[in-house]
Amino acid sequence: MYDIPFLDLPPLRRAGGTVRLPGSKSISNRVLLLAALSAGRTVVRDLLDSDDTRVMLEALQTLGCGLERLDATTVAVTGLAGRLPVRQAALFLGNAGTAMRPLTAALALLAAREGGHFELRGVPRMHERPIGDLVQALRQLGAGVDHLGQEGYPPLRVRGPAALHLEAPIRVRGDVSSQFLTALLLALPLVAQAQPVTVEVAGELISKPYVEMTLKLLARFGVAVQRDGWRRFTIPAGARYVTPGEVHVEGDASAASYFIAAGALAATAQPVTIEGVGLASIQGDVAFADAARAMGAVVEGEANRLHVHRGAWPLRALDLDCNAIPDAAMTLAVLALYADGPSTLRGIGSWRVKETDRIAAMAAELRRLGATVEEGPDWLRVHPLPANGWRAAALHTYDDHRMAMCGSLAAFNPARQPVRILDPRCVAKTFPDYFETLWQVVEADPTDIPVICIDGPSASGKGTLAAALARRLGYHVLDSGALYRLVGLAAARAGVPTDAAALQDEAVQARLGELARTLPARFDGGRVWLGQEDVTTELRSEEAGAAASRVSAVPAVRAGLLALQRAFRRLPGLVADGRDMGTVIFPDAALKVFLTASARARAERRHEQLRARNEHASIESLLAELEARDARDRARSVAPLAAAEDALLLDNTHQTIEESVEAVLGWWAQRRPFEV
Ligand SMILES: O=C(O)C1=C[C@@H](OP(=O)(O)O)[C@@H](O)[C@H](O)C1
Ligand SMILES: C=C(OP(=O)(O)O)C(=O)O
Repeated sequence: MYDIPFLDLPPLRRAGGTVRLPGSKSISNRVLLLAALSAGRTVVRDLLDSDDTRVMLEALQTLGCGLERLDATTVAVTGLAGRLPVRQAALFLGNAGTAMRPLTAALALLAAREGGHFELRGVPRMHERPIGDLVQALRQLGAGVDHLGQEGYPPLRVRGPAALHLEAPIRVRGDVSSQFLTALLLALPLVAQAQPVTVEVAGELISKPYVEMTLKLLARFGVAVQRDGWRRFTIPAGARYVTPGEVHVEGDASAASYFIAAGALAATAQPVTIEGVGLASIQGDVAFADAARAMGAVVEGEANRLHVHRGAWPLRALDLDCNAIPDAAMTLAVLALYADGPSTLRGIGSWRVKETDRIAAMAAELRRLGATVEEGPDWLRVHPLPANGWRAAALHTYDDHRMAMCGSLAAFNPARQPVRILDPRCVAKTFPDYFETLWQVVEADPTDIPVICIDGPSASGKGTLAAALARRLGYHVLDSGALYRLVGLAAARAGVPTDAAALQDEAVQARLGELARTLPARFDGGRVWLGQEDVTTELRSEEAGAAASRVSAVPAVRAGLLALQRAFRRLPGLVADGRDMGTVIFPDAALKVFLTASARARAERRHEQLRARNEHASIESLLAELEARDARDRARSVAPLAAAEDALLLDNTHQTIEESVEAVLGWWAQRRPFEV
């Protein structure tokens, strides 16, 4: 997950390959609640691990449910069997509609029967998302529900005991959110014992497939709801939740829309294959595939998998009622930028009360990209962007995961403009690793992938600066010094001598070159691997440093490492530290920094580092060594240490690391095309 202020996407050229989707948010939270209300143990597999499911799990735990995490995506839930072991709790439900609405209904009915006092809150935006229609319905039943803030919105208090009136049909409005009806359908089986309970929907029900999903999952837990179209739903008398024992959560169909879109935009050689969701899905958002087909994409489906190719190009404009696919419809708004005429999305009034006002937000951000957009109370019309109309935009995301994921699709623009996604962490609501997953199936031209080079002498703090910059920008990091150390180590392992005399021998040079070319180097979460061996600690030794310095003077070694180093230039970008990053390895880098500090300052830092490791050397001897090393590095015939002509000089003798990072980020900002 990218927990950084912004993430820049280089222009993307191609899509292809296979993605496996995280579990469906809507299924995950329904199944967790159903398992919690049932008796016995339910093992939930392929559960989504995200902010929305985390708040649900925390709430269930607070309520006394037994939860056992078997692995990252498997949780065993021991249900409450319709009881309330905890009678008082304050629950924080983030911005998860699928937690706030169903838990309100379930707790209101349980508290009415058993007594209790519960408060349900969320993030500020959750307190602007309507829940009044559900509260009205629960009050009709006789349940105690109070608004703690603004009437009609969370936070709420539910309290009991209270006498429930279950005889008359309960009316609930269905035209603001289908989650109110879903919440009642999930909660009412708890109290439909002596008599059936009927819910009647007032107003046109929106987002119908989500109610269909609710009914299917209720059936999996033993409750067969009788229905009369979309108007009347009856929970039979004596309803009782029975766990199926084990449930597999499908991949998220709304999340699939971004990858279907990527395929529609740029899968020309091989398809984008999406695993985990397909024709057998119970999620309405798989119908996004039909909308993508209507725009020209080639989508082939199997039960649990989709394959997507680019078909018609440009895409065909669309005029569609999106009421049944409210979440995936946002993806169509971005695809419309690539169409052959204006596209109109209708029936999307519910967008206004979701994570943000999505009609206003989408219109504003597509305009930022250069597009002409018209909007109405429940519709949006997007005009396509000509190739020369695209602007490099920093897209605001409004703490809305879908704004961020949709925004990423603008990176396929034919103008080859990069796209900045502000606050990319918001994807954590439903898809924490969205961007990492995107990199698996998209490609940029290597020259479009930005590189920042940090070159400089020993102990200037290059590694620390490079790592800090990479963290801030979400970029990869290339510690080229470690590669030379690894070659030294690989030589020692292979019995190839690296003393001064041996290095004169052409056969030794050739063997070292070969070792470098085929070096099995791997960097992973701060650890360095040589093949199967974690050599992180060994690499830091003075001995490894000395060997690195010797082998790095061998031209065949430098040539051997060239391709390996360039292969680090991967999406979304790279910070490379070394001595010849800007001069030899990445001459086209977008920013080159030559980092120096006085020899004395560097000797003092090295002294400090050694002391921290309980190793000792005098400052004077370290100073002499550093000066000798500098002279050797500057004088060597291959890739001598020198600042690239277009490098910016940064002397950090009197700077803290934070000051150096800010200085480089300042330069970087000046070189980026985004309008701020
Ligand atoms: O029941 C559900 O799981 C959902 C229903 C839909 O909401 P509305 O019914 O408010 O449109 C959808 O947008 C939301 O992401 C999930
Ligand atoms: C509307 C959404 O979420 P919620 O479940 O919070 O309503 C969404 O995921 O797009």
